[in-house]
Amino acid sequence: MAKAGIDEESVTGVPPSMAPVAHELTPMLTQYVELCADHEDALVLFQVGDFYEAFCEAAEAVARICEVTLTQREDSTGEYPMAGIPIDNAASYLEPLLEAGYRVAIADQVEDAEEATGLVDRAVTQVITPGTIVDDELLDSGAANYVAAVAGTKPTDGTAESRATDGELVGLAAVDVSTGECLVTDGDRATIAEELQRIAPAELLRSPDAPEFSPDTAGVDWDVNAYDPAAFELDRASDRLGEYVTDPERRFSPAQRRAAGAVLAYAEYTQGDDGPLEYVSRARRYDTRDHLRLDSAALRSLELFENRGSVDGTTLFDSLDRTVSALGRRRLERWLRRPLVDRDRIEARHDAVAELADRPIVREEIRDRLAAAYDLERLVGRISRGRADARDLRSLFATLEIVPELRDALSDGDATDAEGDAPKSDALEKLHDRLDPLADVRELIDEAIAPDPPTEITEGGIVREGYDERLDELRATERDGRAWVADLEARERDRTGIDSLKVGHNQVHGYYIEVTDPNLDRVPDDYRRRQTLKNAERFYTPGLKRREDEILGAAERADSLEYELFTDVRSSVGSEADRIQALASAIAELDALASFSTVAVEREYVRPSVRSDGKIEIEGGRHPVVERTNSEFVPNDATLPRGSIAVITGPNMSGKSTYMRQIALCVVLAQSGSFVPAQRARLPVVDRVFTRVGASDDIAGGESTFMREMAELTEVLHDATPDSLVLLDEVGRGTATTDGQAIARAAVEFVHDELEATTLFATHYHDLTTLADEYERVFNLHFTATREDGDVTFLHRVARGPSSSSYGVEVAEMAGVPDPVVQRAREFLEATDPGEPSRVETADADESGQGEDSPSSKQEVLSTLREVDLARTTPIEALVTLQELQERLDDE
Ligand SMILES: Nc1ncnc2c1ncn2[C@@H]1O[C@H](COP(=O)(O)OP(=O)(O)OP(=O)(O)O)[C@@H](O)[C@H]1O
Repeated sequence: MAKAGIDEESVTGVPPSMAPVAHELTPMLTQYVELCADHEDALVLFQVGDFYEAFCEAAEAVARICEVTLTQREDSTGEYPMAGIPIDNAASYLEPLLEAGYRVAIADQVEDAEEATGLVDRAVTQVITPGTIVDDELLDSGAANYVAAVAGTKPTDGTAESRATDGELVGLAAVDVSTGECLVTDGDRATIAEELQRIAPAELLRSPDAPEFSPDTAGVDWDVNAYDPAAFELDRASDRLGEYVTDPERRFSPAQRRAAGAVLAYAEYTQGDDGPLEYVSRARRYDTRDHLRLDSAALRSLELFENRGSVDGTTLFDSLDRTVSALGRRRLERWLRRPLVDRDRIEARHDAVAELADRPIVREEIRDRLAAAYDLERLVGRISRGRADARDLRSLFATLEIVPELRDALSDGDATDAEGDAPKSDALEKLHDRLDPLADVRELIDEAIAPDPPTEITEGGIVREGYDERLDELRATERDGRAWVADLEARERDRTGIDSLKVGHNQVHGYYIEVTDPNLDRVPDDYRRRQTLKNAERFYTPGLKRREDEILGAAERADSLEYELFTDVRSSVGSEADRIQALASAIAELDALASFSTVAVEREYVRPSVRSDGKIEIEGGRHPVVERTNSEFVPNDATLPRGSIAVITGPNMSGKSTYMRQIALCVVLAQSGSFVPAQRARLPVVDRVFTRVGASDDIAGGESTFMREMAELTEVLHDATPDSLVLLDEVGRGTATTDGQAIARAAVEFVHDELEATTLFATHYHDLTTLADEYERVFNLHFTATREDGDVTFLHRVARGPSSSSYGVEVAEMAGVPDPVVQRAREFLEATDPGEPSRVETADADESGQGEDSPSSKQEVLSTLREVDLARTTPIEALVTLQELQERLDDE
């Protein structure tokens, strides 16, 4: 991970200039050298009082990267460069160090400097790496931050078991150390490559035998780091995983265990190696086939999370995100990255969204409450790691306080509800039950922790009065003492008759009684001199001294007792990490669902019905992002039986790409649980969405070569299934027309005959429209435009049949190509295609084209018949169906 042009060898590890004299250094520097040796690949920041210091080459790097002053530290062995960053504000300095590619080991003083005899003990309490950040200031609240590990196919330990079952599998595990989320899966190399793009880890660890994976999506970038190969050994990794889940051998494949064990070991290492991270309690094994797969080309061209520079820079995620909490935002992102393929689960989300959509008051109430929720997942992480302060506990309390309100809002579904008595969906019912108010935890925090505590946890003021008797007593002693002192001035003035006598306090001398020089003769015998000033003397009395010791003793004991009580409370709360995480998960889900329904209501989305015949049917569909910026967006229908191929032609700029993408986006949205931008939609459950965009259309992607286009096409041709949705946008156009056309035609044939995937194919190659005559499931669609007096108006409306003309010349004219050129082009056109002059096409003319290219009506009739569920059909419904079928045949 060498970066930033520094000789990294010396920035991390023992400084070369100190190594030869290590045994002669001062004890403190010796300690530094030892910690450097223990953390060879990290830049060690070493606490000295209020600063984190680095020495030698590391100091130079810190000075330059963090823009702090480079100083010198003298030692009997010489002078060493030194640079420090203030601990108070460490986060802002750590960020550039991480960006420069360093892991940073924080060596804290782990002993009270005042109590230490001799050298203060220091230990590395945390190694900060891009993938394991836990500091809120360094994290993006709306996104998960993962470190991932991949374990290769060749087992390093050569056990029979791993050889027998590993096969071609690559194991992948990812941990978000800030929240405790842990994902584990495996798959072949291509699947894992795709999965990594989706997880987008900040950091990737590779076993020595693992394939290399590099990010191939703009906006996704990870550091590839080497990590102790031994951590990937099967036995060791299994043992490690065994500390987090029961029975890892049974539940996880060897490749999964190797990846998970290694990534957990690394997570522990970065958190100071104090053993298992309690809050990482949910190592979740999943199968990549359990989700709608979107490879990086699809993620990119559908602009789900990353913008290709078009429209106004909005991604689907941005435009759809109406969550009100960080928890919800991360959940929404996860849902869109991993849409479901299980019909019941999809419908359960739709049920919940529907109900929230129907109940504006409930919905708004829920969103109002959720907006006050703190980031529970990260809070519980901090609590379990022992890094939470009293305010964090109070934030947890505040979040728990809204839970009963959320439960109330959700159970407001009775007939007495002002909004009617729509049945409560199962999904909401379940969420309601999962919203555990954690009353015990809440009470504990409320009883123990002061309402508005300071962030410092060692200086008192954090534990509530009444929580602990001993503490209350100490506090009473302290209070009484201070009251006694407060009254002392008046008493002593009385006793001595010195009106100017003052009682005060300072850090060095403690309490004193001050008498000005002219009054010194009236000072009583029991006054002891403490300090002489210019015009006055300061005294104490044995009584005052006794009180002072009492006050100080009580205060000190109270502070340390408070600290003890606080850490006890923190660990009891930490021991409920599982329940808190379960609650966090329910809150996250509720927020994401509320966001879906808010969008559904505000933008008039409909609930899609999920069907099993594989047919896509959308009426009045819109593009969820484009419609937001284009006030005259024209809705379009789509009817795509399973396995059909629509060849889409039409002029440039007529809306072909937008149309294809809006269909894919509807599918992605529906399977994520959202409603869809349409008037009516019936959608199948799709296993994968592929989108391939012809080379020169994807300039923003950077690699717009024909080779890449073909490589991506190859993937589709390998992997698409009859349940896949394939979008091909001008594939083949990156090369000569004849070649491109030939490739495009061959690809369509292959998709039709071999893959049977539902496909939309936009092309400028007019010749491809004849495919519809040759293949049963191929049909033509085109985009229309009108032309009046030579002006072209795009209608952005799709219609059946092939496009009659590409209007390329008109577009050229509109774009300002000089008249003579345009005229000449028209002459050429007429010469080459006398049979079909570029005629004016109207919307009406298009309609006549409908049907002729559609897949045979007989086929449709047969498949409809097959679909009818006789067990659930009433006689009337049967009659209606029969009538419809007859009509369809008559039409033909
Ligand atoms: N249904 C629609 N209603 C209104 N405007 C639309 C619609 N569809 C697309 N547009 C607008 O038309 C423009 C061109 O759309 P699109 O890129 O989809 O065309 P295209 O046919 O794929 O073009 P090309 O063949 O040049 O790639 C875009 O700016 C888009 O905003």
